[in-house]
Amino acid sequence: MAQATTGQAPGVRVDGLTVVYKTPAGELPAVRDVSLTLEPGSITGIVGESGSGKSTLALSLLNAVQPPGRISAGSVEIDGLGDVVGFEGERLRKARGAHIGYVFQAAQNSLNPLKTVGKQLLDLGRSHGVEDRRGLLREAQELLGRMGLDGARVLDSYQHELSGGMRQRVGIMLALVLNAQVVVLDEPTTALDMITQANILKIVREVHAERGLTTLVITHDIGVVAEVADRLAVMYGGRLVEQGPTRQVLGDPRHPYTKGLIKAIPRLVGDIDQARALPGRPPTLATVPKAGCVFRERCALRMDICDTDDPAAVAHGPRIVACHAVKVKEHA
Ligand SMILES: Nc1ncnc2c1ncn2[C@@H]1O[C@H](COP(=O)(O)OP(=O)(O)OP(=O)(O)O)[C@@H](O)[C@H]1O
Repeated sequence: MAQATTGQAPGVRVDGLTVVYKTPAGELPAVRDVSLTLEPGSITGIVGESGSGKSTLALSLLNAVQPPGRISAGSVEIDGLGDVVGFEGERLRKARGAHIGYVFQAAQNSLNPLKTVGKQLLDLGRSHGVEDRRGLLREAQELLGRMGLDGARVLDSYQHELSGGMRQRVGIMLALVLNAQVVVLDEPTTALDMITQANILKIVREVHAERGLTTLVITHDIGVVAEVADRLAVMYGGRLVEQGPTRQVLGDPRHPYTKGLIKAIPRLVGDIDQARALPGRPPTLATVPKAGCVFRERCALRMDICDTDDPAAVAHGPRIVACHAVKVKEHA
């Protein structure tokens, strides 16, 4: 597992974060009262089914939630920068890129099809007031080379001339080239074949360690976080239901949702016949319960209190679990 090589990386503290989207039924929370610490120099993974609020949480780290969404409560403190929730205009634009790099979903085309990668790099540099264009190109080439690509060729290429895995590496380069020390990767390997996926994860680990970054990886694929993350946070219906060191969470899951997610993966249990899909479907903004536990509809351990009271996130050593049933068991 990756370890930071420098003590320089900033930590990030998300506290009581709530993000709402305006819908015909009013403003509904996609992320509700989420608290999460990204330790300096660590890789944290956030895992959860589609619609659980992962991307919304990731965008909040850059204060980049777009209307009809907005951050309605909470803070995102980044060491050396402050609470980015209060940032706007030029200050916010500068923070993005220079402090926090964001790598878009591998499935998404975040590159401009009409400009070469090099031209886009120079645009990025210009928008951040970088005067040393040669230095910027050199740094980009070095990063691309580091990731096994011919830097000069890639900078001369258009998006359509690059494979999915190459584009994803270009995305990582663009997120890091301005020396961002906090990096958010949203589904970095979705839509890539298995070999390319493994390659990208190796690169993420190596670049993270070499540059002493603080990294957040968002994914619906537990296999991805098992590969790279030091800490793991499990998200469901806009809530973080379990957090802890990756090995502990995967080896001894406490929350019934985490247990269900792990059982549903053939790769991790080894025998494909033993994989059991979690019954039911995750909630949408409109169907997520307004009171009580968000997971109760699919939970085998459901009790009366789950219908009325939202379980608090309780720390059990390095683990944090939000479940009434786990609380009962711990205190039995
Ligand atoms: N612009 C928007 N307007 C209204 N609702 C939205 C908007 N963007 C996201 N949502 C809703 O917010 C919830 C969380 O979405 P989000 O994309 O953060 O989840 P996710 O876990 O990242 O899902 P995925 O893995 O599919 O990207 C979902 O119910 C989604 O439908």
